[in-house]
Amino acid sequence: MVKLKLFLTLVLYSMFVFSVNGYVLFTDINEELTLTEHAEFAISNTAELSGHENWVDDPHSLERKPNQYLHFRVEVASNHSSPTPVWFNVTFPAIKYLQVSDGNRVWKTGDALPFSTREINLPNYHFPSILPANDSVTFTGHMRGEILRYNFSLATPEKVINDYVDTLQRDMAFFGAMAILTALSFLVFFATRKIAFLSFAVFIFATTFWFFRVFGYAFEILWPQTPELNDISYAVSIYALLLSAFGVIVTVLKRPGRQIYGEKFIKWFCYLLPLIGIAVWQTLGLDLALRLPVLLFFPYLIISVVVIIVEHKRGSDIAKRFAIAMLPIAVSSLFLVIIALNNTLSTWDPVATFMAGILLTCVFMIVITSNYLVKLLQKERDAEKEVAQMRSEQTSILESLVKERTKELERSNTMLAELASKDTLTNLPNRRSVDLFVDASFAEATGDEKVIAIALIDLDHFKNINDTYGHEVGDIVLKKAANVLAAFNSDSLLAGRFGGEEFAIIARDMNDNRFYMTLHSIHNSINELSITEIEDRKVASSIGWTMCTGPIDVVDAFRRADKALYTAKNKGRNRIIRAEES
Ligand SMILES: Nc1nc2c(ncn2[C@@H]2O[C@H](COP(=O)(O)OP(=O)(O)OP(=O)(O)O)[C@@H](O)[C@H]2O)c(=O)[nH]1
Repeated sequence: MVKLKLFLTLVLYSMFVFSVNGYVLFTDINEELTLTEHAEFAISNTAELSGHENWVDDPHSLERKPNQYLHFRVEVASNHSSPTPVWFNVTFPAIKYLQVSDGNRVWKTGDALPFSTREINLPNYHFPSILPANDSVTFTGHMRGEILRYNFSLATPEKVINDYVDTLQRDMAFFGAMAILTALSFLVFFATRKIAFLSFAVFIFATTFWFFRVFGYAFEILWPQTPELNDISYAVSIYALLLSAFGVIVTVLKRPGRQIYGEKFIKWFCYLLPLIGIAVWQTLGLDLALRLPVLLFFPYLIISVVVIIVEHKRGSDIAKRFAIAMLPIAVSSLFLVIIALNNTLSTWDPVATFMAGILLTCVFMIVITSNYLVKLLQKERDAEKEVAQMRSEQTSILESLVKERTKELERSNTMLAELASKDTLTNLPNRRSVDLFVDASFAEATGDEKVIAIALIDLDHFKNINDTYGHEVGDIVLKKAANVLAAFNSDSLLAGRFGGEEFAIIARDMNDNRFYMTLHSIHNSINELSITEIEDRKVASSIGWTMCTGPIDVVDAFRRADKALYTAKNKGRNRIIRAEES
């Protein structure tokens, strides 16, 4: 009895296990039911099943050639009391030919079919079906050609659409951030004319379009009969992504007059990559051409790291900051590659990881760009200040130079005026000054006081001094006599050298008496001169003088004074004679 009970329990248990493994129960209409791991797979050479296929749980264990068909089947049961509309979803597909059936309908689609001929066509395929009340539906189908990735799931249309809205919001935020960063980079490029910002703008633009494949879907809608345009646009954006990434590295790290490490290699690589891509496309096929830049992404990261490290060692300031900014995108790319190569990290959503990396890089880039802009503005302000300071310095230097030059000019003018008005030997006013003083005296005189006194003084026997002691000693005697006369010079009296050893004395505002007294004191002073060079020999002088009554009398007055002087000489020299008395 116990054995029978045990046997029945085992039978029931194995029936339960069988029933659980045979189908998947759809219980929660608010959840998306993943089906990939519940599906069974088989390979055949035809689209139709022969019935002898070997069905397995793991499709990777099957060795399929591209021209063979990969069949799948999965049974979904419902425990709901009413029929439930559902979508059988093949998400994130990269399948050339795909056929799905729910037993009632058959849909044909896939990347290789022209856009307009696809019965189901969305970025992710959704096949509408109905789960009958308390019954099951078996979804079957096959794939053919190049199959890159797929995931089977089941959910109500409401659930899928709600998820799409969430994704769209997330994508729009991402797209907005990228658009802002692209615009910012363009603006900074226009403001600074630094090519690094243009490269960065192109890089962001290429990344965004590669990520969203906007061109691809646009081409599919506009030219549905040429599905290869989708792939070509994808190729252009992914090649542009890699090339612009190199562009960013070269231009950001570039310093004036210096080549960055590996610049030649990078440039050649950038020239050749599109050509290699086209060659691979034409010879080995588009699939390989599309994979080429993806395969090169890893070497690109290594090359970038090497270039950044070397440039940092060479003293580039920007290299370190650039490395920090690019770190999230590098790390997330690395995760993307690891996830793609090894499915064990299934908890990581590759797309979200990569997006997070790009967004973080964008944030870093915005911080670095803003920091750069602030520094640039500060630099400009400092430069402006410096220029203003230099200008004011230059102006003050110029002003002081002008002042100095003006002073020099004034000095030389005064010197010239002095030279023109003074006798170089005796430093007394010269004959020209004597004439000017006479003219000025009459011009300034008012009323009846148009009278000036004129006297001519001549040193006695001066020739003798010259002959006895030499011309130089004669000069000394002349200077000493001139010094005597200079002491009498004032606003109203001018004693100047008239020529040779003859001097003239002009006085205004002075009556005869006072003038005579002045001449007398001059005469005495000359007489009293004691000059060692002539062994203290007495220097005598003869003076003839007169009063000049007006401008028209000037010539005559000088003649009179000269005549009086002559008389003085004749009368034995060393005396003062008034013209009127001679
Ligand atoms: N050392 C010197 N001698 C001068 C200068 N100008 C004129 N003489 C000299 O002055 C002398 C004037 O001589 P004279 O005109 O013959 O008259 P004097 O010897 O003074 O005799 P009297 O006037 O008749 O008393 C000349 O020998 C001139 O060469 C001068 O600037 N320096």
